Amino acid sequence: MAVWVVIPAAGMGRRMGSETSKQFLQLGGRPILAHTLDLFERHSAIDHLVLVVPAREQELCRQQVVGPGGYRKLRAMVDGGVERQDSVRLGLRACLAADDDLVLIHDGVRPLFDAALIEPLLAAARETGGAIVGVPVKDTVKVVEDSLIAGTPRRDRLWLAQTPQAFPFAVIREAHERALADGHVGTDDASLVERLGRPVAVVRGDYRNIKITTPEDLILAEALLAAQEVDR
Ligand SMILES: Nc1ccn([C@@H]2O[C@H](COP(=O)(O)OP(=O)(O)OP(=O)(O)O)[C@@H](O)[C@H]2O)c(=O)n1
Ligand SMILES: C[C@](O)(CO)[C@H](O)COP(=O)(O)O
Repeated sequence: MAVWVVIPAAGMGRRMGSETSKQFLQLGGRPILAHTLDLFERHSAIDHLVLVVPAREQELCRQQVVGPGGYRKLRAMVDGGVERQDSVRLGLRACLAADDDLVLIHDGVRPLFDAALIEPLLAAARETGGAIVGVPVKDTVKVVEDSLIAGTPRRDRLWLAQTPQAFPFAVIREAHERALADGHVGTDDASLVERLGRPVAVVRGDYRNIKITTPEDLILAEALLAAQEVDR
């Protein structure tokens, strides 16, 4: 059974507000996306990588990310779609995977994921039929309507979904193709599997696995990366 990784990195980074898409911005002197690819290229449990990038930035990606590193496991680099979900689906279609191969889906802009969680995540995905990395919510969450609090959900059951999210290939392919057919758009891959009535496990992750979304996330990521280097 092989393990594939699909890396959606085809977003525009509107909330970052930079000219270059944020996955190509520098973190510790290298593109964010190169850090993310390294995590999986270096891990012995991973066999194949599929990268999804904006059509207009394929050449930039080849020159600045893929070219210098020369990723041995990279099987395909495909154009992304309008939404993250479209990009993941296009990445899945490029996987030459068997039905029971596992596929990890990981945001290109989460370069600080702790790769030690890959094995427990794969084990949970094999056992349950799907698993994601997540962390318990630390703040109190409010439901707000028209600037008024409409509810305060109990925090003890609330978790933040991160990536990677791992599934057997047949399951995640069906979940994505069904969502497309139904015109359903979800904000993560697990939610598409959940709507098929299938169980998805959560493996407790790490608060440092941030999604670099806004300019202050980049400052935080630089600090977290520097701390990682001191730890080594
Ligand atoms: N059409 C899209 C949108 C997002 N992504 C990827 O999905 C991940 C998470 O998305 P997000 O952080 O929201 O990135 P952007 O869509 O780029 O950001 P924004 O919403 O601010 O434009 C990123 O690696 C991003 O490149 C993608 O592959 N294709
Ligand atoms: C998949 C994800 O990273 C889990 O937290 C997140 O849902 C992506 O959301 P975005 O709004 O597309 O960044």
